[in-house]
Amino acid sequence: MRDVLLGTHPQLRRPLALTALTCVLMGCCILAMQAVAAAGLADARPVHWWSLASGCWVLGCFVLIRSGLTQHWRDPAFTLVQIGGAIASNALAYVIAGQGRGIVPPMLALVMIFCVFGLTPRQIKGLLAYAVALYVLAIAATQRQPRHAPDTMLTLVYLFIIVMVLMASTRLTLYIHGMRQRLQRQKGELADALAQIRALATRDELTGLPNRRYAQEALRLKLLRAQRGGQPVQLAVLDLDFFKHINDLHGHVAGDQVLRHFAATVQAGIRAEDILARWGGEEFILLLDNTTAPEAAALLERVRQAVQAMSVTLGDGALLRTTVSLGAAEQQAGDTPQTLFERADGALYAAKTAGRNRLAWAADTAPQPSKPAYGLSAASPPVDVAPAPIAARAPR
Ligand SMILES: Nc1nc2c(ncn2[C@@H]2O[C@H](COP(=O)(O)OP(=O)(O)OP(=O)(O)O)[C@@H](O)[C@H]2O)c(=O)[nH]1
Repeated sequence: MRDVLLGTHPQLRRPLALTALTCVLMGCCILAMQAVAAAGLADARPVHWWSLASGCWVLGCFVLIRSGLTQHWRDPAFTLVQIGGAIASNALAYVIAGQGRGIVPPMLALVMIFCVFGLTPRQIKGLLAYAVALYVLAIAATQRQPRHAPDTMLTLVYLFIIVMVLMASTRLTLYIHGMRQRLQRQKGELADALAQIRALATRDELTGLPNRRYAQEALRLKLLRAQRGGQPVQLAVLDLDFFKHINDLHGHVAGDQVLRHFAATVQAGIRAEDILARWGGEEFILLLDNTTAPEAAALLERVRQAVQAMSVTLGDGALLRTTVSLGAAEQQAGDTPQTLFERADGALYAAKTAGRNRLAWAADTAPQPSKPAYGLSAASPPVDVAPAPIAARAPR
């Protein structure tokens, strides 16, 4: 029943719930007015017409929203119009309620509760002025009635109560509106803080790359996916050569600059779905899925060459060059993140001991004929132990 009334469109749920509640409250007001007429306190004929018009108004609003026609309006519940109509209906009830007028102020209080939902402070204040004007007109109309005209004292009491109801409900509505705004702002700030914490927990501050924690989780998930039928994962460990010398010769700031430059260079040479992460210090990992070992070998070789070609201009104008050694392994059946990493790390050790600035594959996964322990890539340069990174003056 609830689903039939409120519909299934999430955007309409709130306006429909609000209008359904207005229908219930208007139903209560209609019953109260009918009771007043039945007790002979008011003329029955205008009360019946008023009941019919008020009932049609709220049901019409409900049907309009439920039909989805208002779905793309700025306020699908057209709250201002609904409340404006309810206030007009209430002021009319005051005119026709005869001796039963005393029920009108509580009915008005019920209507005003809805100002809380979705109205801006300006709209709320405008509604207050509109309501006061309507009640002044209603009170003036009652004075002209031949029957049921209240005496002046009673009229003043009604006016006082109505103004009090309007003022109190406006004050309360503005207060709740302010509270909702504050809550909304705090919710936004909390979401921002959470996003920042999440970024801090998974990003390396220096290079902006995913950090080790993120990489470990990504590796675990990618291995799981591959075990469920995907292509095996290729994992490479990248380690800058003689990085300690850069720090020793040029200082940590220069070292940091090289790390950032290196990260950007490698990132620029890989696909968006590949994951380059900082594992720690000057060591990085590169996770490639949906890639065969020969494809990975070609990509890693391009990365090696890009790093070799890269130069970093230091603050004093000096040009700094460096190289990288890479160890790679392809996922094997039964591999865990630990075993796959160990094999890639073993291959990296082989690349380092073979002279650095080269790519080596773990022997069991080497994409081309490999050596017994670790297969050095055919594309690797001749063994040539590079000394400290070359630092040269930038040409002026
Ligand atoms: N500037 C800077 N240096 C770092 C950072 N993290 C680690 N290091 C330095 O990286 C250096 C790593 O040195 P080693 O492990 O000896 O490696 P290496 O000098 O690159 O030698 P090989 O790997 O054998 O070629 C150390 O001097 C660390 O202090 C960092 O965030 N910034």
